Amino acid sequence: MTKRNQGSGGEKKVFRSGFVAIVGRPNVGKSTLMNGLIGQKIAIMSDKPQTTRNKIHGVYTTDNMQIVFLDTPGIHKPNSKLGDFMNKSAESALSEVEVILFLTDVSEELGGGDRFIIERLKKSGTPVILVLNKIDKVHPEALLPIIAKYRELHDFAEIVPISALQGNNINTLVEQIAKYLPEGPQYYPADQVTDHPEQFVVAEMIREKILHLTREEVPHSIAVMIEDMRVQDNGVVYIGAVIFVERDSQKGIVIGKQGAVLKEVGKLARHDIETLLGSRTFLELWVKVKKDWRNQDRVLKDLGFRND
Ligand SMILES: Nc1nc2c(ncn2[C@@H]2O[C@H](COP(=O)(O)OP(=O)(O)OP(=O)(O)O)[C@@H](O)[C@H]2O)c(=O)[nH]1
Repeated sequence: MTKRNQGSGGEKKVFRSGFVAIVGRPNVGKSTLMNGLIGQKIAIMSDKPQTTRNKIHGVYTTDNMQIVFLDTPGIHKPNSKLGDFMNKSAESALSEVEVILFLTDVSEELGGGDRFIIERLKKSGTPVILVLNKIDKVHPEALLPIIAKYRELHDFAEIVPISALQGNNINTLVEQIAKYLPEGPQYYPADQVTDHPEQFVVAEMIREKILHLTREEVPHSIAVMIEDMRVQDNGVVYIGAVIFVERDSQKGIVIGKQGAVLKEVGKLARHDIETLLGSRTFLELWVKVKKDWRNQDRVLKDLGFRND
């Protein structure tokens, strides 16, 4: 539990967070929904070529929740060896997110593409919210028979009709997603712009494991800096990260007896990171003492904090 979760009266306010996969055929309106939800505030969608299979599509943050939307592109293309591999990786991601948004276009017939995706979603065992988009294009009475058709194919956790373009019913969708989010940390700063959204989340995942495993023996002021993150020739994502603490005693706690704590941090964090990235990961961690790192401008900048 972080300090920001503490209400002014001392009562504990619950902060919820989690990962939500967005799936759907091309053109159903995934990007339009992201823009409507997140707008220009957090332009985290990088134009750089994708280095990992699961891309962060957008991050939605309010005072009491953060939703990290993942794009899982592998799910749509079954016809090659690479496709198979991508599918496996998408499937493992789908089974570990809190909830899946399955977006469809109500002005299009339910087709083979949708059925294919629904079969994959079933295998994941994860709750699926059916999002019927583009309701502005059909008569309201047409919705009920469409819903009935989808219901025959899967027992959806929720069904939410929206118009991503006109912004109709988007709040209801967020409320429905929130029902499935566990209590969790704010992975990503609320109002920052970056080309490296994954690095923020990876750093926060590592930090979260340290706080959890050391049971509050180290202060929340510890920081994690991702020094290197790249895809190696063998397809494994290499991540080198430094954990900054303020005192030698804290260094001892984070490393643990014969490195046991740090090893466990690495193991647990790697599991989450592999789900996030959809790739096998090699994680290397160092612990460094940096007195007063919070007061040093340059370090702050390296850690991704900005004053502007
Ligand atoms: N009428 C209407 N059009 C919509 C709505 N949502 C999206 N569109 C339009 O549908 C088209 C495709 O939308 P995108 O958001 O690019 O779809 P996408 O799913 O991200 O597409 P891919 O990137 O190809 O997967 C665009 O022309 C949008 O303006 C909606 O609610 N109503």
